[in-house]
Amino acid sequence: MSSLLVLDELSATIDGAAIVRDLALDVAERQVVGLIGPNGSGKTTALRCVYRALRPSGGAVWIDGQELSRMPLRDSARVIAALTQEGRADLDFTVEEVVALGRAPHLRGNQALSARERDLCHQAMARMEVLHLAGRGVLSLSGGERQRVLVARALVQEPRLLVLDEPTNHLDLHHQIRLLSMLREPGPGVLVTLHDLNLAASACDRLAVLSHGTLVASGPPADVLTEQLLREVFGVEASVVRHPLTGVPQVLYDLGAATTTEGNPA
Ligand SMILES: Nc1ncnc2c1ncn2[C@@H]1O[C@H](COP(=O)(O)OP(=O)(O)OP(=O)(O)O)[C@@H](O)[C@H]1O
Repeated sequence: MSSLLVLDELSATIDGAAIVRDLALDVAERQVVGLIGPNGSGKTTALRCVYRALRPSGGAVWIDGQELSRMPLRDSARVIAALTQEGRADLDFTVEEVVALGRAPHLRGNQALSARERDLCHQAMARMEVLHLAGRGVLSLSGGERQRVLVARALVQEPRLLVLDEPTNHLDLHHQIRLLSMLREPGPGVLVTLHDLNLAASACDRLAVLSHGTLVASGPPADVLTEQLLREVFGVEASVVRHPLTGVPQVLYDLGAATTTEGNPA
């Protein structure tokens, strides 16, 4: 499989502090890669380097054989769509308008959407079950409704790579599962951060684990999600079992057995 995204020894520094160190990670065409790790381990920071909100302090990001920092922003926006945790727009656009904004990197000036593009927006809203909200102002939406609108906007961008930072935030169980099962369908490559390890194991072809800014494990979920890793990296005592239908690893937690990660070496 050819690599769509390559993080080549990527490092990121914020205010002099090394937040991500020498991260090496690939996402192949149509592959779903989950970036997991405890709070503050550097997941969002790594993703910000990919969607160009942060300039790496070392290493490089390659997309489709081109070094990202050498690409015009407009070109990379045609290839990479991101659902971020950054501050949300305060302008009260309608849902329909926000979704249509996803086409911006493909349009010139004030060019109107073509019939195909309008259809694309319609389909994305239907997929994310927000069609009934099309005329509503986004500021009036619930957190989960808004999240689904932003995913629809990312989809209409028709990216080669989807970067999703905690896409299940605010979503109820139905919409979490609907979104993640959609990622399993043939489509763009996906780099996604998730806190729910069971959903991550079900949705992702590969998992990469960050701890204190460093990659500590990567591979198929069955290789990565071990009881030892959960103990050492996440500070939880848990049992890992196979899902009876799909065979993917699933984590069973024991609430009485949380340990601490504070003393773990960086
Ligand atoms: N702008 C900033 N200024 C100072 N520190 C920052 C800044 N952005 C991130 N950090 C720090 O970098 C570390 C990594 O943050 P990051 O958001 O990448 O972690 P994360 O793995 O996504 O965490 P979470 O699971 O909590 O979302 C944290 O300790 C955070 O406090």
